[in-house]
Amino acid sequence: MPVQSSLLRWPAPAKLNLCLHITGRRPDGYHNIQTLFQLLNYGDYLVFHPTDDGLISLAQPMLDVADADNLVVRAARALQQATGCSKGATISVDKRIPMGGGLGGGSSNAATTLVALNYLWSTGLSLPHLAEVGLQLGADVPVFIMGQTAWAEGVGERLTPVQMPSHWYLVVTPNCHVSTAAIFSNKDLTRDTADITVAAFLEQGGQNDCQALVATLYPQVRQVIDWLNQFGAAQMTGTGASVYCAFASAEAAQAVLCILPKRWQGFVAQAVNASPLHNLLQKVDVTGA
Ligand SMILES: C[C@](O)(CO)[C@H](O)COP(=O)(O)OP(=O)(O)OC[C@H]1O[C@@H](n2ccc(N)nc2=O)[C@H](O)[C@@H]1O
Ligand SMILES: Nc1ncnc2c1ncn2[C@@H]1O[C@H](COP(=O)(O)OP(=O)(O)OP(=O)(O)O)[C@@H](O)[C@H]1O
Repeated sequence: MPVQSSLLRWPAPAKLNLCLHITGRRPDGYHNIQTLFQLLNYGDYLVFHPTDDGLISLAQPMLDVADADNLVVRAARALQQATGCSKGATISVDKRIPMGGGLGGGSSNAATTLVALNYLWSTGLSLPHLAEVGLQLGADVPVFIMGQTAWAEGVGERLTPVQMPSHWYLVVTPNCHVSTAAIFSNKDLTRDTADITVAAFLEQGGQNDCQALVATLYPQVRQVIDWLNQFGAAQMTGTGASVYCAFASAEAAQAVLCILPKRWQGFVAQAVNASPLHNLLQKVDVTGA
């Protein structure tokens, strides 16, 4: 039996940057990057109650973010603007992704809002068109809209889907917040990494060009890297503060999570090639929920 769409929990998965190469600065202040966006089967969940009054509201405010600045609200308004739609929505967010952790939580929430409301409001935009709308909200939004683990170039919007192994990751977030804008504008950031091909990345791997700088500015990030390096090759995601390490099984990752120092938070997740959001979208498209 089809599930009523207002009861659906729409996933907003987290991502890891399996490398983050900064290859140059652009005239608009943004940076050209090369990164492997690895989607995870762990994330936030959003519930949408469509309305006819055109108002966009959150069922509960989010800690530290004014409603008008919330990427969920901004995404819903961007869709209204792009389509002229006069419908509204009340939106609940079950937040599980640490905020400001380099895990793309805000961007993923924005992407899920665009994809879900495009369906619930019947506004009919294609995924590439939604990705264009999403790019105005953040460089990480398009990959979540397209819904496939991908090699990314440009500011992160030029995407080439890549099939990656289903490793298990332990992701650890120290109790500090790293501003993406502050790291990208720091004079000591490495910005001249040479372009590589996706084939070269798949063969040799890559580094995170923000990691050395962030580890110097935030001793807690350095401590997490050193601690996780006991169990494998630890790497930071995005501009931090989260750090991850790959494991061959869920059990191996859980065993390390069990001994994680109490001052840090962590979760275990599996790498996925297709977004859980798109798995749901396929189901609702078939059942017409
Ligand atoms: C570093 C990554 O986390 C890698 O996944 C992302 O590229 C950041 O993506 P995001 O959080 O969606 O970033 P945005 O909200 O678009 O940008 C935040 C700030 O970071 C800087 N920024 C971001 C992305 C980029 N390619 N170059 C930049 O210089 C800009 O100063 C911008 O004002
Ligand atoms: N719905 C939202 N969820 C999380 N953060 C939000 C949201 N809306 C706005 N924000 C703001 O965006 C900032 C960055 O949040 P986010 O969790 O996306 O960081 P991030 O994981 O470091 O992102 P990225 O890896 O894309 O740089 C937060 O500190 C918060 O102020």
